Amino acid sequence: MSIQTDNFSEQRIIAATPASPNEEAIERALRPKQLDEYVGQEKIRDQLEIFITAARKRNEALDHTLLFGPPGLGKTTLAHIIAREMGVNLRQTSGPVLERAGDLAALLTNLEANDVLFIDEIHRLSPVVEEILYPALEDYQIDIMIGEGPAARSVRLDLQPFTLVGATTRAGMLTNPLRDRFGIVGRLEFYTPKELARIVTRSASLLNAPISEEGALEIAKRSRGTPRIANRLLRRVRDYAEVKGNGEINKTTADAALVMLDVDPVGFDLMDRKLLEAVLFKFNGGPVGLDNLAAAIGEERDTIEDVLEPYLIQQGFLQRTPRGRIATPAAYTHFGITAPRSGPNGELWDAPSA
Ligand SMILES: Nc1ncnc2c1ncn2[C@@H]1O[C@H](COP(=O)(O)OP(=O)(O)OP(=O)(O)O)[C@@H](O)[C@H]1O
Ligand SMILES: [Mg+2]
Repeated sequence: MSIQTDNFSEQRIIAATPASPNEEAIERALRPKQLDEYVGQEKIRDQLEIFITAARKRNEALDHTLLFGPPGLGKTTLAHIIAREMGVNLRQTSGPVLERAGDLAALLTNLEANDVLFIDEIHRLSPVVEEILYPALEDYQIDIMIGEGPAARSVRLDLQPFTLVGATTRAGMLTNPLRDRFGIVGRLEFYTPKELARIVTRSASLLNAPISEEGALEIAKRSRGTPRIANRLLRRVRDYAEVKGNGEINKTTADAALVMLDVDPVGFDLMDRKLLEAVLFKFNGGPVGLDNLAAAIGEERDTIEDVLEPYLIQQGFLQRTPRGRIATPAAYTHFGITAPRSGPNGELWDAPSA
């Protein structure tokens, strides 16, 4: 069995994207269905609780909602919860799938009052489709072309009031007019180990896997702040505990399984280490531009920006500067080497935090 291969997006044990259709099915089963089961993300959860209650009272559609943040933090989950709490249907599509204006028009005209239309990867909508969306969002109307050539004419159709829930890993790539049309904007944050431990414990009970508190925390600490990774590691650790132990997941089995999977104590896997090592050793701590870094580690720019970097930056191992990426003293410490006393731009570093 090969766990780590070069095809990192498919095989990486702590990849933040679902590895296979099979994994997607498991995810669906583990997905919390109500707001009060949704762990963490207090800020957006509190907002939604109020706005959903108010909208329901007035029997109106919830304001259009944009959810953004790194993969695997719970955007799709939250979109489903919104529809459920509103007591309406959810129709789901994604930016790249909506190729023609007619695709979107068909979806919109089929919505019932107050339904949720969930568009994943909304930053990848084509401009023609986006044009149709504006009046739909604003006035619940769309203009569609009927006929062809000189006989073609534009017809205005009324829609039922609805809520667009857009999800993206890249809020920066949304056009301004689109972003301005969302009344509720929620940024999802990485989860704390404590929050992830709650998620792991809940998932373990759904999977009928006995787990101790320390076992859950050990998995949580090494999941890059990401519920999807936590649930995946849980399943691997469960396998390990069943084969090598008596099935119970505790700190010892969790630790041994994670060592076998090459996930280190802070949750970095081979790809994280490869990236940090490249910055430290190939580029002397940086600054290094995204393209050079991508070439050095053989990864796509997008993968580095969306999947690898956000956690390394949030944890203070990497910094994004106008001149490129630089490694922080914590990164040097992680690899057991002494950090230079000043940063790459001659600035004095604060005392290493890790
Ligand atoms: N707040 C949460 N509480 C409990 N479980 C969660 C939470 N958020 C996410 N999960 C779990 O993590 C898994 C991944 O979440 P989800 O698919 O919603 O992520 P996403 O942000 O949509 O990712 P992507 O950007 O790849 O589409 C879900 O199957 C769910 O079980
Ligand atoms: Mg999703």
